[in-house]
Amino acid sequence: MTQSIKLEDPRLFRQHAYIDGKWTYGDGGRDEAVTDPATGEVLGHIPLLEADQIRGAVDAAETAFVHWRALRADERCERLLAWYDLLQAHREDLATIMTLEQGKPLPDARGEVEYGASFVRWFAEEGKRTFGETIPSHIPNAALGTLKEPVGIAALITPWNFPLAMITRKAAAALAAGCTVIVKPANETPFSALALAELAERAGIPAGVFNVVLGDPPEVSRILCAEERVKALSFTGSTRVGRLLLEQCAGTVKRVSLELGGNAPFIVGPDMDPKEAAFAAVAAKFQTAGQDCLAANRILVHESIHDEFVEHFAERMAALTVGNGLESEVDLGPLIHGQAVDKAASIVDDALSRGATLVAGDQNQAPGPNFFMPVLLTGVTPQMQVWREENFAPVAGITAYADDDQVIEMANDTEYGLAAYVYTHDIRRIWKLLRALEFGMVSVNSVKMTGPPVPFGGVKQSGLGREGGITGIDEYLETKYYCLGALGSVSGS
Ligand SMILES: NC(=O)c1ccc[n+]([C@@H]2O[C@H](COP(=O)([O-])OP(=O)(O)OC[C@H]3O[C@@H](n4cnc5c(N)ncnc54)[C@H](O)[C@@H]3O)[C@@H](O)[C@H]2O)c1
Ligand SMILES: N[C@@H](CC=O)C(=O)O
Repeated sequence: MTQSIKLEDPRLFRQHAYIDGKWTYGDGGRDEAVTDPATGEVLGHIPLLEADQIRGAVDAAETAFVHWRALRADERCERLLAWYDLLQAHREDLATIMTLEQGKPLPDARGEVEYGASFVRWFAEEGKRTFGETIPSHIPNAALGTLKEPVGIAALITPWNFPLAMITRKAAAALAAGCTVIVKPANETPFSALALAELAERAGIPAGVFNVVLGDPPEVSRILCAEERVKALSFTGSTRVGRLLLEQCAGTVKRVSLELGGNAPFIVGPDMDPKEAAFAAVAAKFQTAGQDCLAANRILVHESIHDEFVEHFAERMAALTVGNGLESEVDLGPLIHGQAVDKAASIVDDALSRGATLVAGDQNQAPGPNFFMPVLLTGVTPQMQVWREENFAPVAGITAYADDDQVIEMANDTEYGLAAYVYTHDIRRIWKLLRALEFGMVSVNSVKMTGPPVPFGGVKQSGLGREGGITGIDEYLETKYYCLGALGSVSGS
């Protein structure tokens, strides 16, 4: 049965791809159902495009690039600000679409719309500051400098856990730089991307500048990666798929930006109030039901406060409500699909078989097949999957440590390097950990760390490049050096 979706503006719910300013069916007649993970009901269908249609999107982006790059930066800024205003005006509908397709609680979905829109405003302004340099010349009678130019068409491939913000953080930067984009959202959450396209059109972003393609993910990605005319690939998703796409881009030597998985340590120092730290750890672990690249995956607590910390953590965790994200008072929605539930269960089983203790988490209480009740494990060790893998589920694992050197070694014992949390008020310990932790982002005494002004990204196998901040736009810019020679006598050359 198809669930009826009630929106203030029903035109925001689109079930077609968006290419060259047109809503498009699949030429081969293939389509795919999109379901609400909370209820299993079908929300709608998306077309699976054929290879020629994906290439058609590249044609459209190529043609549109000529005019879009030629606009002045302030003209592109105005269109992006109009898009921002529309995202704000339709916040409630966008949040409803997101909760239906992704499952996150409505207040979190509203927060993501706000968060996603904030990147559009940020990059609208940053586009006006893509300054080149003047270079003191070593060549007689010459003037040297650099210009910043858009790289060209950018393919943006995004995940289902943040269906809107992961697109705007890329697209706004690319569009502000003067690039045109082809977005391939996750098939689980296409409707947020299509609503973004509808609003981009209303904002006066010309046909071909912002395209959304849908299809079989490996097929679509392979075409976009192999296309010589696509100059940049920006991918957010798992490290496994990121590696694959990096290889696929080698043939055309593309600019590649990767925002991949995380396995964040959450370190609690001996000086911390165990209750305060435990409450913060619960907030850092269970956002988006644990399906967050920043989720506190490995909670490392000084042995002197470990037991008290565990008690407070369990108490706070027990107060979390699991249910349909459309209902009020829900803290955790469903996982995205049945495989995610199976993976969570197998990670818990693996930990228990290797000696972890189950403190809380009874799956008999789950309100539906895609739901997973929060789990607390203690005695977690580096041999367990819950330590080694990004569990992407509401499964919290706690480990005790003895001193700073040991916790640094434990925290860095992962192929991932996205984000780390440190909770302590000891300034020497803070500085030592900050310098020693092999992560792209370290947040001290704060669960919240993201937002438009910050350079978001990881080291090691968590990615390449940074999004947001004053450098995020550089992922979509080339530096062109110029030498103006034979100028006659140039003062200062
Ligand atoms: N670092 C960050 O900023 C960040 C942000 C959000 C999510 N993530 C990561 O994303 C992952 C969860 O998202 P996911 O499950 O959607 O990731 P995923 O890698 O499975 O999918 C991401 C995108 O790639 C596509 N895809 C899937 N398989 C593919 C294949 N074989 N070939 C080509 N494309 C393919 C998907 O359709 C989707 O659009 C987690 O690892 C999470 O940490 C990272
Ligand atoms: N919370 C992250 C998304 C990771 O999954 C962000 O802010 O980008």
